[in-house]
Amino acid sequence: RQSWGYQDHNGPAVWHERFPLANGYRQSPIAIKSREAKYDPLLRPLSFSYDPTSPKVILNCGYAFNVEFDDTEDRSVLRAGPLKGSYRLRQFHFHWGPTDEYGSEHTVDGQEYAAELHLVHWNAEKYPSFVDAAQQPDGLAVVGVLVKVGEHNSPLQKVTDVLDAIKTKGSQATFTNFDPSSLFPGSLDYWTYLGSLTVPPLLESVIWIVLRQPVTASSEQLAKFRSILCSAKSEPACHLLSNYRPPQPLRNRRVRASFH
Ligand SMILES: COc1cccc(N2C=Cc3cc(S(N)(=O)=O)sc3S2(=O)=O)c1
Ligand SMILES: [Zn+2]
Repeated sequence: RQSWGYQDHNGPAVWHERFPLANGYRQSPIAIKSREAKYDPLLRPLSFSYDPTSPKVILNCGYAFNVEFDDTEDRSVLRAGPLKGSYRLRQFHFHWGPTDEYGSEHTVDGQEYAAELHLVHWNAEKYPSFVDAAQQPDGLAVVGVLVKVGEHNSPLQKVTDVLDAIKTKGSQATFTNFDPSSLFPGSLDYWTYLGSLTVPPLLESVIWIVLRQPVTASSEQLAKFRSILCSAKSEPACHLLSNYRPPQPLRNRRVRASFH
């Protein structure tokens, strides 16, 4: 069976054919309109504690590359912000486009960014497994960091340097001794809203936390993302030039801001 992807025949415009949640009421990403976000004084600052030895592998899953963490205990967790309890870091990955002009999933006041980092956490306090949490309205918390083209990003180089080792879909390499908070911007101001996975099965189980301040990456680093293949070793090569889902209808949702 042809699985989903980001090309015309299997991309976001046709995901609804096999994943009906695509037309759901709390889909992600969204176009954030900063003037319509309401400051909420009850929102607390984000509190994260990431163990740099908890990342284990980096793998090419054909639609992105994921740095996967040991989430069998509370080693890397996110707390506070809009969250109740602590959420365990499971993986991080990026979305990007065919040029430096666009490729982020969330947009801000109509501005598209070159890429977007997602750190996926799950509510291990409340749910027995990730897959269970992924089925619950408060099961997942994803921190989104917007990436604009500009200065070289030296923590990111640790990730881009290993992409040649995971060129083809299904390949993986050891990846550890890395603190993902090194990829955060200086300010942890954020917008938050209730949404979904932005990839099939598009489950509506994500509390989204999108940081207001983008980080930069150089054009060469962004080009490195586009060098990985969505094809397996045995298949004709196809470069993963784009893997972002465009913004989805806000419907009956409010975006809250942690800042004035
Ligand atoms: C059963 O839930 C499933 C099933 C299959 C895959 C995944 N995942 C892989 C990708 C992925 C992408 C996410 S994004 N772009 O919304 O941040 S979240 C996420 S995942 O949950 O780690 C989860
Ligand atoms: Zn993502």
